[in-house]
Amino acid sequence: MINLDQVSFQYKEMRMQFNLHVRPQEKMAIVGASGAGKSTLLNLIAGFEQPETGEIWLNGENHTHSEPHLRPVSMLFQENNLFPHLTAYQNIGLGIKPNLKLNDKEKACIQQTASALGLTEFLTRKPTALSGGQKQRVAIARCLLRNKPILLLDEPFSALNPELRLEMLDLIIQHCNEEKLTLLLVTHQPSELVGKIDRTLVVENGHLIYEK
Ligand SMILES: Nc1ncnc2c1ncn2[C@@H]1O[C@H](COP(=O)(O)OP(=O)(O)OP(=O)(O)O)[C@@H](O)[C@H]1O
Repeated sequence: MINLDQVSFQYKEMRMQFNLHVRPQEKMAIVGASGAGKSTLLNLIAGFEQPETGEIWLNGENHTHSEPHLRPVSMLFQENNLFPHLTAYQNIGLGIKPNLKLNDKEKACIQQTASALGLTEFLTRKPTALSGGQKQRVAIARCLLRNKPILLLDEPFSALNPELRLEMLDLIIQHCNEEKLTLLLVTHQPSELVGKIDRTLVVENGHLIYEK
């Protein structure tokens, strides 16, 4: 499902090289020290960074040079996930249709996902009137509704309290199972994922080490 073959990338003196093979529907945690290259790895897969050499294959197609919106990928960034001039409802709706011309079924889908994420009462608010955790859940909702086969989540729970983190994690895992998605999730708290994911990848100084 995800194949990175000798993908290299350089930020100043830091040289990164990634070889990665992820099977369809696999759920993987990505861990590593700050600055190790975790976000860069996700950005390369999503197309927000371009590799210097190597190939990126997603869902059986060569996406090494394709635009982010053409890739079978939905990505949650560490920050700046929401459009400030749009309400929570509209921000979520963008996951379904960028022009927000939503039909009744799609509107019901937004309500249902918002309810599962505890966001129903916040849907009319703009991001400035939401807490960090609420904003993060709006961004998660939009990602889930995009319904792309590969889900990339960069520290999706950093603004949430421990109880909510576990609730959101279970919801995401359930969603991935139901929709048969492949998941890469960057976390600084891998202990939370024990028993819920298939494998853990360690990123160390721009390279991948498979933990198990
Ligand atoms: N736009 C950029 N310009 C220059 N250097 C960058 C840029 N983005 C990242 N880097 C550098 O690349 C390296 C890897 O960064 P990256 O964000 O991938 O790390 P990370 O493992 O996700 O870290 P964290 O856990 O702190 O989010 C770091 O040394 C960082 O300083």
